[in-house]
Amino acid sequence: MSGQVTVSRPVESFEYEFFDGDPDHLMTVVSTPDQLSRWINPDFLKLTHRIGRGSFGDVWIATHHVSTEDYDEHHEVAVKMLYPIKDDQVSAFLAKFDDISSKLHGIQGVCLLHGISVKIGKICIVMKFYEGSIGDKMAKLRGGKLSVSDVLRYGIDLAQGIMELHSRGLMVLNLKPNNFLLDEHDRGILGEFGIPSLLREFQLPNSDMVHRLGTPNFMAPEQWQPDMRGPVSFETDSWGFACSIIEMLSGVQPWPGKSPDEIYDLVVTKKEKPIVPSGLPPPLENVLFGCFQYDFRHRPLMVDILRAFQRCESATSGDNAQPIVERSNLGGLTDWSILKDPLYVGDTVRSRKPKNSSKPKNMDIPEGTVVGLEGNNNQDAFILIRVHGIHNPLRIHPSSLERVTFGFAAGDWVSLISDDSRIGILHSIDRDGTVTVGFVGRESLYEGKSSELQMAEPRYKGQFVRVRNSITNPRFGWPRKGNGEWATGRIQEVLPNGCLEVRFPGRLNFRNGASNCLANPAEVEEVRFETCEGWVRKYQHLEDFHWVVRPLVIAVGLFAALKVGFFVGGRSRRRLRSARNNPQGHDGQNAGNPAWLPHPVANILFREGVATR
Ligand SMILES: Nc1ncnc2c1ncn2[C@@H]1O[C@H](COP(=O)(O)OP(=O)(O)OP(=O)(O)O)[C@@H](O)[C@H]1O
Repeated sequence: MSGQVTVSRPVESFEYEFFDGDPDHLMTVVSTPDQLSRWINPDFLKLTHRIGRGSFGDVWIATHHVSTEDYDEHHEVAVKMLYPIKDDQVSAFLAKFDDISSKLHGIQGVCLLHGISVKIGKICIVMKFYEGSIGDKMAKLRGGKLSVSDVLRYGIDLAQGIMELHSRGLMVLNLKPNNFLLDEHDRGILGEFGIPSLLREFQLPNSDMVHRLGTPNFMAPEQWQPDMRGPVSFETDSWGFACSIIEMLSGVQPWPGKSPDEIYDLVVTKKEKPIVPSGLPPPLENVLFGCFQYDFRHRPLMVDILRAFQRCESATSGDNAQPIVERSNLGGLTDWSILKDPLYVGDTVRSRKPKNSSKPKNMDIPEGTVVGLEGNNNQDAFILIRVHGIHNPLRIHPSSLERVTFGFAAGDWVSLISDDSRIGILHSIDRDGTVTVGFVGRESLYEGKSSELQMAEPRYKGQFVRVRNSITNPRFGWPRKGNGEWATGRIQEVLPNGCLEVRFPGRLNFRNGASNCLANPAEVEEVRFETCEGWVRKYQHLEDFHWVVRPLVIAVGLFAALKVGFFVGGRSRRRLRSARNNPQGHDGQNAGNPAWLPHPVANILFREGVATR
């Protein structure tokens, strides 16, 4: 294509504008662009017209003039022109991009990057110009949706591209049909390589712009506030991928017509999930449901998604075609977290801690060694465990076991030895002791060694907690009681970074009706009925169980007082009468000993398990 610009697809279908900006102008801050391996001189890049506008910038068609001693060529390219970042941060951005683009080198399923440039003060990512996107293709179809076989075929291409990115430590965080490009062989190519996280640490000059880590309709719960509800992980892309598949199958984006705030409320606060269309092949349906688990640790990885797509494709194509069954029975949904850490002979294992329990007691197997595997390390496999004191190995399903390495198992509560105010949850431990940990305040998983960690006090759903007295300014705020003491709340959810979602059932109204708040696990302590000192404290803790306790106690107290009043009044009148009749006589009876707790309160306690009958 020498010296010629060829437009390989009709551009009439796109909204476009001609580039009439400032003559190409290199920002002064880019002092040494030649140090960048992918720098493109802006003089050799001519923007022609805009074909797309998204959350992170515009996409332009452009020509790239490549000139050497031997040849002089003009290539048609696509340019992603990012929304401006602060001038003094451009150099840092370019360096970061250079690092990422070197990681992308040689990846097949991801769009080919030519380089980077800066025009009219905006960063331009220059890439191969493809045939268009899956989003464009859908827009031209009746109903805006693709056939299941096309979705499976493209899904396989894209999952492979995403896996390649993941294998190099990169997350996409912006998966959607508009970012799925099509090449000349109608293969799905990933048109995004992590721009949201690339931009994340740079400030936007316009404070009105919201720095989101993705596109709202496709964002996983942890993606909205990754330092509070995160971190983001490879499984964050599983959510976005499943949202894209749903749009490709149904022609409708998840959460249609909702504003970002409404989507946040649905996905993050109310924990709702996008609707999976019915009538899909069971492996596809199963894996899509798995992608919408609130806690990303229970979602499938891209490799699991790829396998499910491949199974469906081979079942629905060619001579072996099988009918797509009606809604499958998904009673036994796959626990994807088990597949992520297969066990091997020689591993030390113990019974898996019950979810949300602090107590490892009642363990069937406190410690054993894997001596054999039956099956192929999949969901149907069984593991043979040698346990000290038992002659024959035990045959156990891997879902009830967890691997213990250097004393740690995934899911343990840990803190850093160097800083025990950082309490988090262990996500993984390799056999060589390499660990990943989720900590509040970090947007990605902490990576380190098990020797840096120590066990921390676990927190679990249902536990009552209160901010420690030594903390004056809790990270996420916390309500106080009328007497100025910290209120006590109940843990409703433990997020993957250990952040606690706490409810205050003892308070009728907190912050205009919202009775939830987040808490840093390092800032709270447990409150238990047995350890509350004195009856006053014990009673105060009872009030934490339900806001109705206090009014009930008051009502029953008043009722009892009235009854006692009537009783005493009646007796006094009788005594007066009898005194009048018998001025020498005495009444030696007591007024009785009413139970100190009213019935409704006692019932609440029995229900909550605080008291026993
Ligand atoms: N490399 C490319 N080759 C051809 N067309 C492209 C290329 N990259 C993007 N496009 C076109 O631009 C459209 C919009 O892309 P863009 O990435 O700006 O939109 P978006 O995905 O909605 O936004 P964002 O990625 O910023 O959230 C795509 O649907 C596609 O038509």
